[in-house]
Amino acid sequence: MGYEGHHLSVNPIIDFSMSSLNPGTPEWDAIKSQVLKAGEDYGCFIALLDRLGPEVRKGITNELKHLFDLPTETKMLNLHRLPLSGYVGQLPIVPSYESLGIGDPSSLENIKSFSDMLRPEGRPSFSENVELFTKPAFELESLVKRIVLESLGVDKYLDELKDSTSYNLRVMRYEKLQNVDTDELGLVPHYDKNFITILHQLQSDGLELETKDGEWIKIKPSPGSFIVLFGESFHAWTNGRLRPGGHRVVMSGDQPRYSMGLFSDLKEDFLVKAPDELVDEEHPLIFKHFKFKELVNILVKEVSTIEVPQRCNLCVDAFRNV
Ligand SMILES: O=C(O)CCC(=O)C(=O)O
Ligand SMILES: [Fe+2]
Repeated sequence: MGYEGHHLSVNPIIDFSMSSLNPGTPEWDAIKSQVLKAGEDYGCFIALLDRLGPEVRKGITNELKHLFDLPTETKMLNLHRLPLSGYVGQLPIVPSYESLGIGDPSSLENIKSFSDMLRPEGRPSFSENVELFTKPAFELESLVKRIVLESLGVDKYLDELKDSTSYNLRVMRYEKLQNVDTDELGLVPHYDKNFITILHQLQSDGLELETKDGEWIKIKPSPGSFIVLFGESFHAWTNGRLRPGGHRVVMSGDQPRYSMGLFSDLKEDFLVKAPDELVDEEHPLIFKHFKFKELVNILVKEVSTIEVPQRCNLCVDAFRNV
């Protein structure tokens, strides 16, 4: 099976590497309009940040190899209060995909206790390496959220959103099931259900972003690039101003693929609802309010009943204000 992906010249790449990115400066304003445009057109973009050198990426990859090589029964100890947020594996809809989740990774203690639970003998290099990703990812997530809210003129909700966020760090491994020469769908086309995901692909490529016209753009891994995806909850909260970023993973070659992502999800009691400022005659309310968990439950139903790899639906459609 072939999966056509193109390298378009209009790739949404935004340079965040300049040292003086301060609100009110011309650089800040330029980034603001690029982020909003990418959000409206793609629901995602690639952020260039000179933060992860080749040695760091090698170190992180080794840690992920060690982790995923643990027996499945051990990995299954990784539980989370929400479904699909702890260990995920052996799902017929994504048979080559496996992932683990670390709740609230802003605390180094949480990363350590995740690691110690799976490896009671201890593995200090795990949290040291993982933090090299989470630090810049947290900074970027907070910057992007601020930029989006400022651009839409609703930055007064920034603190409320910050307080309502629950972070989950996910690490992923994909192992091809078929032969070396065939491209294989590692993760079916989908939208993330949350607000913002900050992804990083380690050695192998495979991530593809969907354009408005339904074309796929292949994203090459690079030391300094983080992929920023807007999820269905953010799409609804912005009353449709931001698209949800469609994406998938296509694997080629015979090596396992490793990636990781910081997912900014929503706390249990938070009602996702567009602020009044974003609703008017020209922009009627698209979605009724819902809780993040309700979207996750719709997804769970879908992934546990579908027996073959196929596209996931836009779960937030269930809350359309018709
Ligand atoms: O592995 C990747 O690059 C993408 C992962 C992803 O899309 C997800 O976990 O939702
Ligand atoms: Fe995703």
